[in-house]
Amino acid sequence: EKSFFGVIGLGVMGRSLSLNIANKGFKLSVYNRSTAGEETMVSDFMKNVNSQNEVLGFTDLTEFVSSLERPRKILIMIKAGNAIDVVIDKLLPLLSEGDIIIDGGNSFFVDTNRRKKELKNECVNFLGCGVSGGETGALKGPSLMVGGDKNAYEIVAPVLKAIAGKDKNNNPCCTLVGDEGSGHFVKMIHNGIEYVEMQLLAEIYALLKEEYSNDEIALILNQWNQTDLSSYLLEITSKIFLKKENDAYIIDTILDKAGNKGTGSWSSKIAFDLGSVNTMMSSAVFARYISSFKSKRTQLSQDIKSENSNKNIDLNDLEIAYRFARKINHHQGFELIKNGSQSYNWDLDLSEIARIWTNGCIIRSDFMERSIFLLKDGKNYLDNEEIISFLKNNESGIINILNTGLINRISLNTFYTAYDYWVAITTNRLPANLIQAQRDYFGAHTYQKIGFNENEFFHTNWEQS
Ligand SMILES: O=C(O)[C@H](O)[C@@H](O)[C@H](O)[C@H](O)COP(=O)(O)O
Repeated sequence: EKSFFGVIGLGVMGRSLSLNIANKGFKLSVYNRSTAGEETMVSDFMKNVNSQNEVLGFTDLTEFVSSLERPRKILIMIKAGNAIDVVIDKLLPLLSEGDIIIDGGNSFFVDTNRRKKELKNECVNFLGCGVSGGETGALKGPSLMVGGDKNAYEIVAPVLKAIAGKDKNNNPCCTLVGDEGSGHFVKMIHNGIEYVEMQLLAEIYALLKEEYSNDEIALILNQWNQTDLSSYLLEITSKIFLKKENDAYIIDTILDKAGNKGTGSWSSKIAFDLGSVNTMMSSAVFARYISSFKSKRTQLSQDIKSENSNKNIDLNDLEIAYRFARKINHHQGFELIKNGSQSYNWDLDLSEIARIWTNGCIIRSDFMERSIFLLKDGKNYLDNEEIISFLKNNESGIINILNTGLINRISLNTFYTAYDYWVAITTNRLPANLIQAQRDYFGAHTYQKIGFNENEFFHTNWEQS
């Protein structure tokens, strides 16, 4: 009897997803090339397969493909980029009309759009599936954001829904978000929101670290995690501060240079293209870039008076500032999804996206649960009275924290962009009229006038007396 499903790539995520699929009782074939350094990937994997499960392992692609029942359903779990096209080119001659390829990596959605078109010409379906949850999530129940053709999705949905995490009503955190690369688009923005959530916690750590011990910071974050602030990232962060190795706190041994694999910067680039304001994501990406200049920072930090240890952090204000900034982060993130949906004609359902992000994924949180309701009917957070009054009534909390940062020379860029966005979006008369005057002065770019029709544009000869 042939296998129902196939997985190509037994790296961290491919292995975990394959075990998850096999544990759900699907007959599975797995493939990994046997090139240098990967010779034992398949045999090592097969050793971890539960003997009850029906799993076949292959290092020969032709044998792997012929082990699959038709239509063949193949999930590719390899590093995003050109390697995907290489594997697709190798697979195509072995496939038949109606077969389905799913890309489960963090691919750039524009590439997914292209691949779907190219494979359509070959009568092969291509789905782009954003997978979130890391190694453990992939094994126990990830969040799956699928983009592509509905019929093809329906054929693979039984496996994807079975392995996905479950929301509080026990429904799979898996859905067809829209067509083309919409699944990878939504995953990209998931990661953008993730970057900001992580950076906010990093800035909180920067504020607390001199005044509080790692144990005390863990306690503070754990207390917050018992409130409406509770989230997966808050939970793991509080645990990180307690982790020791030979009596040393591991966090104190880690070099302060943050890496990135691109999804955050993609989110920012796309936001610029779409005219969507995602200042917080950009600031989180740039914070990682600045952190990478370690030697320059060390050199320039010489002779600069380091921050005083007694900052008198008001923990209540800090908790409020965190709550405030998280709301703006989610608002900017979902606005970007909304703008992408309109520009690419994907008709994305923000509330359904929030639902599949309530479990399995890295940004799962209590606030995401509430967001299912807050984002219903295409609404966004700043359409909600409760959210608006919270932000209005809690400006002083984040202002005090920003002041503490300024006085103590602590970079709180992401908190600052949250507050600045709120101030700008709640300011009736911004100084943009001067920008229009300057543009018209040096480039005759014209401007609109107060009280005149919006499609009437004026020009002034500014040099003329
Ligand atoms: O949702 C997830 O499971 C994670 O986001 C996952 O996709 C991965 O860990 C990120 O790609 C890390 O991204 P950076 O390396 O850019 O931090």
